[in-house]
Amino acid sequence: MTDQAVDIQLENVTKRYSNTKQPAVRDFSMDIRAGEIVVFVGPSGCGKTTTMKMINRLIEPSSGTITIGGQDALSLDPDELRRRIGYAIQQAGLFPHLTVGQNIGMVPGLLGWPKPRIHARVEEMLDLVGMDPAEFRDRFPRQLSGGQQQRVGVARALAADPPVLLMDEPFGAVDPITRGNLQDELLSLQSELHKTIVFVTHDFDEAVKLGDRIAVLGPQSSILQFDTPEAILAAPADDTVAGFVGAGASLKQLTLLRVRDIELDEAETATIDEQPSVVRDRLVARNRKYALVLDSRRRPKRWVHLRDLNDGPLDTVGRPVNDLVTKQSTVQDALEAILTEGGSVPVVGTRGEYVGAVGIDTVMDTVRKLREEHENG
Ligand SMILES: Nc1ncnc2c1ncn2[C@@H]1O[C@H](COP(=O)(O)OP(=O)(O)OP(=O)(O)O)[C@@H](O)[C@H]1O
Repeated sequence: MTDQAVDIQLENVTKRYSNTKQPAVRDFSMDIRAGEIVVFVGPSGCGKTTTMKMINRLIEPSSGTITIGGQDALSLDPDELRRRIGYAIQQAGLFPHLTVGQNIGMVPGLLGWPKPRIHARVEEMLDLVGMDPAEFRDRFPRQLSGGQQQRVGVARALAADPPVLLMDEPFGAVDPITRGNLQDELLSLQSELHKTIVFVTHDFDEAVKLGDRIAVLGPQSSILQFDTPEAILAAPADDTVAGFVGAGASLKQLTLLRVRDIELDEAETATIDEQPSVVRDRLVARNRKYALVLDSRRRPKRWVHLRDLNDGPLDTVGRPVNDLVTKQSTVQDALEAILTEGGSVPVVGTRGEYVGAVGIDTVMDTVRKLREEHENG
């Protein structure tokens, strides 16, 4: 195994715990590609954790083979194997009697890195997860918030730069907003690091957000469907998967569509130094009610309604634009902006310049099309 991303193959892997009738995992086979995030999702007790822990041999398979980067994982020394696989779990699993720095430096220490290198790595990892090393390095886990503990957990898992990262509900114990932030951070880390990541959750929305591919698991870790989030949302393999995907699958698809994928509306625009009466005449002539006021660099500043156009110059009337989206934003982001801003949200280019707008009707049309495709597909 090198520190480049590696692929993982599980072949006919079965785990039978002693004194149980049925195996917890039965004949599980899966190919995980180098550099992808695969999310295992499924109901409690279906065998997600058992399956994952067999990859780093925290649990020994009863039968089957596991290959990591072409090497037979079951013939490696388990301790050696585990040092090459980052592991992050719910509640972070930090050692309470060790400082943040000692927790993060633990695996590099076991690997025999010299002290200055470990020290530098701890700083680098804290930076990477957005925590100030000077402030946090010498604290104990109990002196951190839940979200900070999870960040340290991720930093620790990444410290020895392992090619593989196993994450078992790593964000399960934090509030929804922190959880969303941690998910965003993981995705931006991954865009730089390209690890092979296996992520366990029972939250389908989390799976959709994070997974390059999602494995929906049933009893004894049976694979009900293994595909991209788009494919699973669009066409659940059976009723069980459909139940898990849940109501609102077409709404969830909005998180997978980008603003660039839909047709933009043309807002009626005005420039900030125009005469209000000129703008009013134009709106009346074109039978429109709103104008989007742009500054001299064509950046959206205000929405003005026809009836505001008697009250003074354009930079004082109407209401300010508070929320903008770009072509890279998801349609879900656009919908949220519309719901807080009302009506429609301006779309801007890289320099903040106006390029179009997304209105509620366009979003509703998109949802309707997705639902029709879903029902006919
Ligand atoms: N050490 C053990 N001995 C016996 N049975 C076990 C052991 N660990 C887990 N099991 C059983 O194996 C099955 C799968 O457990 P596992 O923890 O892998 O499920 P899971 O999908 O990760 O569940 P959860 O989402 O609740 O964490 C369960 O029925 C569980 O009771």
